[in-house]
Amino acid sequence: MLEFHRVTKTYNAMKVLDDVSFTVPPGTVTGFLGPNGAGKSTAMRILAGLSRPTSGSATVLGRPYAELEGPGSQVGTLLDAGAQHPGRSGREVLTLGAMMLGLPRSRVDEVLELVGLSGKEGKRVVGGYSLGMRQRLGIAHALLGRPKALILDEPANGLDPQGIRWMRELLRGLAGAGCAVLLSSHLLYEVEQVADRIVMIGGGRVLAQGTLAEFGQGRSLERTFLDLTAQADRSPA
Ligand SMILES: Nc1ncnc2c1ncn2[C@@H]1O[C@H](COP(=O)(O)OP(=O)(O)OP(=O)(O)O)[C@@H](O)[C@H]1O
Repeated sequence: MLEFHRVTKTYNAMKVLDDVSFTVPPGTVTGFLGPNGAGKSTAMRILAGLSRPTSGSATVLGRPYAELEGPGSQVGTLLDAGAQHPGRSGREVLTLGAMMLGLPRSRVDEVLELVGLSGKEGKRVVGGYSLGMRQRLGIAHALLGRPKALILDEPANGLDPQGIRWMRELLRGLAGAGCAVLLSSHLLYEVEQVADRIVMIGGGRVLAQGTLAEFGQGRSLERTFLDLTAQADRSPA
């Protein structure tokens, strides 16, 4: 379970998140939607222990990230696919990650296989990777420790149609095995295919949340998204 309880985050007197509460139950994919600048990445960084809330709490499996024992085997994160060292090969990046988590090298081979980067692709330096390959490597890194929760910030960016389908099946499989998956994306059609639940934020506030069926009430997610964000733009802050 991933949980936000009344999280507010202020930067330079600006409320980037304003009293945000929601949960990501185990066994679900929760689509995290919102326009540019809505506060999605800020919320995910707080959950992953990279930033502190000004007030409220964000917890992973019942605890703040900083208090998790062996966080790498509890929660996997993909927050910035461009963050990997460009001079290392994909295999080296994952081998270092596996060493940090105390995992055998065989796990590196497994995740390389899982994300379709085994063989010569894994031996190439990351600086030469396409965006889609960097996303696959980031997902492999997030999965190394077989985490029970995943925080993925726009993992489908740069993936081709086969890659998007692959990721959809991967995330459904992980949720089916009990993982709590939080997935931010601007690809609304894709979110509609993969998510069980939706949380939508705008201007740092939760605009709506619920199951996919409750959320759209028979309308497309895109239509609901456009209506809710337009309403939020019109409401006074
Ligand atoms: N470290 C920071 N210092 C100051 N302001 C910040 C910082 N990080 C984010 N912000 C501001 O917080 C707001 C929300 O940004 P955030 O990146 O969380 O939005 P987002 O929903 O992820 O957007 P996008 O869809 O464009 O990725 C923006 O106005 C951004 O400028």
